[in-house]
Amino acid sequence: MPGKQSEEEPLEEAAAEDGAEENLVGLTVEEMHQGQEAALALEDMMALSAQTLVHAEVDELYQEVRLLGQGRFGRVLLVTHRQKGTALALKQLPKKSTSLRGFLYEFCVGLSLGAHSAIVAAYGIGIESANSYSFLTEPILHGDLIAFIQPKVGLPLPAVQCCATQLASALEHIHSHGLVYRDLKPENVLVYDPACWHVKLTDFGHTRPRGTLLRLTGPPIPYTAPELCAPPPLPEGLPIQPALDAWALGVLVFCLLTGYFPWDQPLVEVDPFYEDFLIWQSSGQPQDRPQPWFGLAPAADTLLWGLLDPHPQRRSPVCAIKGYLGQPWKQQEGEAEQLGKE
Ligand SMILES: Nc1ncnc2c1ncn2[C@@H]1O[C@H](COP(=O)(O)OP(=O)(O)OP(=O)(O)O)[C@@H](O)[C@H]1O
Repeated sequence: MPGKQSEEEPLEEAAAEDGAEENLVGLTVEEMHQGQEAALALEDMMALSAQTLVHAEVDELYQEVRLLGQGRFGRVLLVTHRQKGTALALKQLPKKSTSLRGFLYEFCVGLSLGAHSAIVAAYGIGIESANSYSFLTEPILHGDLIAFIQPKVGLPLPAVQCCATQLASALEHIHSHGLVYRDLKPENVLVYDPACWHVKLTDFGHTRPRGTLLRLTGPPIPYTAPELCAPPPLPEGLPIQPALDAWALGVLVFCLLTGYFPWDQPLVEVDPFYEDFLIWQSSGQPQDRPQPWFGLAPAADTLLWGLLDPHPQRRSPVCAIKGYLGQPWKQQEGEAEQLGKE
């Protein structure tokens, strides 16, 4: 979705109010500067991109081939360049629901990330038409990951480990640019090949500089980290951290492994599945293992407990995935039943 600036507060206000040198509501001075530098770099890129927008109707330049996907805010078309014939994905955002600033923000975040094998490549072409804004990226023709996750089954283990590795690497890359992705879910993971060996992250409309103050504006979903569901530490909101993405990665890996969500919302006294998970995490007893977690191997338990730690400061970073590759993440046939009887 395109950037919505109105819900967000600049970080300097939080720093001034708090007055602390070392730790600004969970954010170190260094982390705060990293976020501020990312925000300034994006502002510069947006100002330059605004001057180089192509003013044309899309069909003057590109031939529409078919619809690739439809989001809440825009649609993505497979197009070919009218002169060269090159196939491209064109994301089109209607002006009635997207401001120029929101469009430039999403366009420039994609561009600022540069080349990464697990991030959809952005081409530096932005188009302003009478009723829409558009930008171009590489097309990925096997759709998004949601269609590949078999309900109650998930994905084959080698594919889960491939997807997890690539997504962790993409998120690490985004974090190294001082940004937090904030929208990890299967619909934003595009699949390059039918076996799901190669995936790419797309849709940077929710990506924000580290430390941006944010409040939850709608009901939480399974991927929403619990610190965002709690009352914010500052009136303007929570300073966002890469730990939000680590939580979402943990939930996504669980979905890929099992074909279930671990819970609907990470809210105690509202969601019994989340409550059961917390009980199991604090007791560590096999008899407390919640039903959706049957079938996972010890390596997956440890990995997911780390990524799904309710305390953001204790939560494992996304790169923790690397320490668990090549190990079994699911029990073999029969082992799962045994574990349930323990
Ligand atoms: N480069 C691409 N190649 C192929 N398909 C794509 C590409 N980019 C997006 N899509 C498809 O289009 C869908 C919508 O795209 P996108 O998520 O960018 O839109 P959105 O309006 O921002 O969505 P959301 O409702 O999640 O905010 C994706 O789920 C995907 O299926």
